[in-house]
Amino acid sequence: MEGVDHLAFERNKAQFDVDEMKIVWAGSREDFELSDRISRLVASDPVFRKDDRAALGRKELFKNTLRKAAHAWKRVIELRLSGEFSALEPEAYKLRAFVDQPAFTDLHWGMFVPAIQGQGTDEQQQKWLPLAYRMQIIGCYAQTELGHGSNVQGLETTATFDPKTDEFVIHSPTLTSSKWWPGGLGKVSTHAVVYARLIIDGQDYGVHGFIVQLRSLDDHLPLPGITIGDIGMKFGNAAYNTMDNGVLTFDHVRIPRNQMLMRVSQVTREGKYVHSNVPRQLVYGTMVYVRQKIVADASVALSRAVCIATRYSAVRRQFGSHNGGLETQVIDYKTQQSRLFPLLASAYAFRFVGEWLLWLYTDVTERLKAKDFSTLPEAHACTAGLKSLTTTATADGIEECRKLCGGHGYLCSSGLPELFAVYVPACTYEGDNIVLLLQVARHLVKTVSQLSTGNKPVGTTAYMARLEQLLQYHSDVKKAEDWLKPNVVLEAFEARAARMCVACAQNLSKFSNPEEGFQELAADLVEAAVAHCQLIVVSNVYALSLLHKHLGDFISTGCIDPKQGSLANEQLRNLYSQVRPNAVALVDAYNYTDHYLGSILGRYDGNVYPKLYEEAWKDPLNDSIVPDGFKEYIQPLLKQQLRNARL
Ligand SMILES: CC(C)(COP(=O)(O)OP(=O)(O)OC[C@H]1O[C@@H](n2cnc3c(N)ncnc32)[C@H](O)[C@@H]1OP(=O)(O)O)[C@@H](O)C(=O)NCCC(=O)NCCSC(=O)/C=C/CCCCCCCCCCCCC(=O)O
Ligand SMILES: Cc1cc2nc3c(=O)[nH]c(=O)nc-3n(C[C@H](O)[C@H](O)[C@H](O)COP(=O)(O)OP(=O)(O)OC[C@H]3O[C@@H](n4cnc5c(N)ncnc54)[C@H](O)[C@@H]3O)c2cc1C
Repeated sequence: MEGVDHLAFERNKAQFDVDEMKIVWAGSREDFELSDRISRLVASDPVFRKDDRAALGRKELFKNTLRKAAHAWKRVIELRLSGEFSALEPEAYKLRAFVDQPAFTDLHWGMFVPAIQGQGTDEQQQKWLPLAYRMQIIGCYAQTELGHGSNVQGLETTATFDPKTDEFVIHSPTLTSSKWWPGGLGKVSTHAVVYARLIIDGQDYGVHGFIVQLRSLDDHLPLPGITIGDIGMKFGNAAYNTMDNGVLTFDHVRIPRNQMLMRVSQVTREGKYVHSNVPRQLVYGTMVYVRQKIVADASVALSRAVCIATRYSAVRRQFGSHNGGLETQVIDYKTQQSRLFPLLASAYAFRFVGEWLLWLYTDVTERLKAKDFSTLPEAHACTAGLKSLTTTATADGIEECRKLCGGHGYLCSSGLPELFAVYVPACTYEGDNIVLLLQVARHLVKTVSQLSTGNKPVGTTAYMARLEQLLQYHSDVKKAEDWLKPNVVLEAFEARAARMCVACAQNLSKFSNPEEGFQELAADLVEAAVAHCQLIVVSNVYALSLLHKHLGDFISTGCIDPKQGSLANEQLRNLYSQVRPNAVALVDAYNYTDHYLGSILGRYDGNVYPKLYEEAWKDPLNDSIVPDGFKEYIQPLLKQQLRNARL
């Protein structure tokens, strides 16, 4: 019934202050109030309706996205939201709060602006950022090509310096050098940061970033030498098809020398290449920035799915009725809890590790300003590893939440299919997850190899300093509740990660060619990298569910024995019982509006069945009782079969 809270009985079970937890989840009271204000404004603004997307064709869907993005920008200005977030918070993520679907603004604010901020000189920032901030130009991040994405050093686009005209000539020498995938490129962006091989006097200096105008600011037509378009439909119906991922080729396009991003390296008027004594990897800085944002994003995406699945699991009843009484809520089944509650814990764990990663990123950014590069390897390993870990867990978690909702989870009106289709490319973009884990493995193996040189490991690898102790470690857990002690859990995870890493390093040492060994042992190295990244994220409930899931590692590395493993599982069940009365309150703390969730199963009021039934009739297929095509194709067949039967 309208207006009745069918989940009130669940909310009354909460054993904590939900309003306080809302502040914890948002990060601060100010952030809570601002996000609460925006989400309610968006929910009440008809321009931001989301329930029609499934029925729109690609062109209508895209046009609607442009309309939303423009309206969102106008609202950000009208509400004077600019600058209200922390200084580090570019406009992107305010707009994301309004538009809530992939759009060109993600790349303008999320990559084009950060690339200029991170790799542009002060003069270049003074020239280009005001244009970008006022959206007088719209930018994208054009790095990936048809032939290369993971291997950035394999990019083929060239930027050849012409000393006669003081210009770079940007060119696509091969089909595989076509820029391919950049979001916002296909139909909207006027400019791009283009990554190309810097060529001076025949010498190749590797990949650098260049600001290139793509389209006229008058008629939006591609400039001479530019061929540009959309790469076509992607996975899912609406999903990421609201984004114009594009293809771009250059036919000897000239740009002024001062449009090479020159904070890291410079080219003088005479054509001399100057590489200031900074790591060349700073050219990758934008990717590091977005990877840390993606970890925060993972907690948002996973919490949306968990919110839907938790509320629906409390509403859904199946079996268990005695003497005509109510059937059992599926959230009371231990199997449902063992699948759902670790995801609920993961959403919180990723939220908090995302805050820590933002601190790490901010710290390394400040250090770079002081030419202190000491924590750059740690920042790279942590952003790469946590981006990989959290996006894989979130993509798998959204799919698990769909399954936790049974058949109704497969309906678009559940919100889960769309959420999955929009989210899954996160395992690929900003770095394929396996490629990134191999980067972490390189960092770990290097750390182990340097232990003998007296190089004290710091940061997230500091536990490696206690290697001897960890290699002798065996858990002294005697009873289930011992697993509730944080240090007991932490030591088990440290020992597992250390032993898996040392085992890889020892096996690598058997190869005369280290690179050959690395390739041969890549699968083991990835597992060691995952163990290290999980150690970073570990928190009680999240940790024990991980320990149970990866019990084989813990037993095979000798950290714990089967009995201790079963005690951990027993403690896990006890924790599920403690979470159970608080489950609905824990997802209420995300403070998502029904509009933002876009899910009938996840409605705040739990009024699922009447709304599911009501929604079904809105489908265009129900516009007519007899569907188009029936009389044309099926009825003649039926009649013929009936005639045959009478003969
Ligand atoms: C790293 C590679 C794989 C290899 O690079 P290479 O140059 O070949 O180097 P190596 O030989 O491997 O290593 C040499 C040394 O360099 C070190 N290194 C490598 N990378 C880095 C780095 N980034 N920083 C520092 N150091 C680095 C390495 O460790 C070695 O050191 P050593 O010699 O051993 O000491 C590289 O090729 C690579 O990175 N490949 C991946 C390519 C990639 O990631 N492409 C991405 C393209 S852009 C893209 O995909 C965009 C997608 C759109 C995403 C849209 C997102 C929207 C926003 C989402 C979030 C919004 C949420 C908002 C939430 C909120 O409200 O806040
Ligand atoms: C939705 C979406 C949006 C995107 N937006 C942008 C954008 O805005 N700008 C941009 O520049 N790019 C963008 N990209 C491109 C994206 O960055 C690349 O697709 C990504 O970096 C993966 O590279 P790839 O496609 O070359 O994969 P590949 O590297 O070809 O991966 C294919 C397989 O090879 C494996 N593999 C590759 N190398 C190794 C190795 N050394 N060892 C072991 N296995 C390996 C991978 O694990 C994977 O299984 C986007 C992509 C998507 C899907």
